[in-house]
Amino acid sequence: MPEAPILALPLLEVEGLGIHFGGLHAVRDVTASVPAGQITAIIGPNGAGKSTFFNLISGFYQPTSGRIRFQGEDITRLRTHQVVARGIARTFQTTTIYKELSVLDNAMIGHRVRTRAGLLDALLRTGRERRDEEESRVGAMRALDRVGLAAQAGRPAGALTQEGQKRVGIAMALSSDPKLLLLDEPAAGMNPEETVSLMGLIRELVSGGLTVALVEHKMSLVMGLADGIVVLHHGQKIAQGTPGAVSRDPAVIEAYLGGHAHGGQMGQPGRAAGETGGAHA
Ligand SMILES: Nc1ncnc2c1ncn2[C@@H]1O[C@H](COP(=O)(O)OP(=O)(O)OP(=O)(O)O)[C@@H](O)[C@H]1O
Repeated sequence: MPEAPILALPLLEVEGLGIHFGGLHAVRDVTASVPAGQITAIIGPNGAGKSTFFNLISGFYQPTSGRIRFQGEDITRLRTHQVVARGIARTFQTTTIYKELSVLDNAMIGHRVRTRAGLLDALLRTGRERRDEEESRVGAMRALDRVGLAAQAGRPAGALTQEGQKRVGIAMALSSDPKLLLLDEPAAGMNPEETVSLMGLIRELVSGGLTVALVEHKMSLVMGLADGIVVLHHGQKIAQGTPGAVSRDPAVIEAYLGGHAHGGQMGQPGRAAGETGGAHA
């Protein structure tokens, strides 16, 4: 049966995007899009270029070729804080929360990236700095509310469960009120129950109007959550489509089975999707 076409307009578009480190093309000539109001998963075997792709979109790396457009605007050469100000925020693969600080302080740090006061303002406690601090507090509380942590705002972040700490990381990104949230391996280190709960949170955020792109190895999460999937392999895009279409794509199956025939976290996309047809035989 043909797959339903993806009709949503692209929020983010990349065209011919690439970066090389010396002779290694970590991302090569990738043209792909992230539709507004949807969940797009970026998958691929280890070293496929997924994190590098996120680093390019979020301005951590400058591409050596290609273009990035966000809401129709060319953001290819913008620096990280300018990208955040346009409405793209990200979380990181490894937890980067400050465990000894309160949950609220962590979320406020996320917000400060967007506020205007510089270091000098902060040191001199100027009026602008005080206004910014208040603004950060309000933005941070709103973000904590969105991830269900408002009641825990005063607790040290390190006292929260693993999943709670993941939510703090997401609140840090949300506090800048992004339109596009990039989640780098959100389910890493989480048990199946926590993973299901996190999937519920991501769905809620998207029903509230957010667009999400995520890099994830756990196929149960990807197949159960994503509206669309982009598959990278050796830095190149080898497929983009619905979970069903991608899991049946011979190039995708080959990419996974080629280097991962003996299992591992990624496994076989089709099987993880619960498909029973003989497409992978
Ligand atoms: N700053 C860098 N300098 C040199 N090489 C890099 C740099 N960043 C990434 N690479 C290389 O680019 C390739 C892609 O790495 P990347 O981390 O993007 O892959 P990935 O798909 O996210 O992998 P994983 O699933 O293992 O996290 C790898 O070969 C990696 O070693």
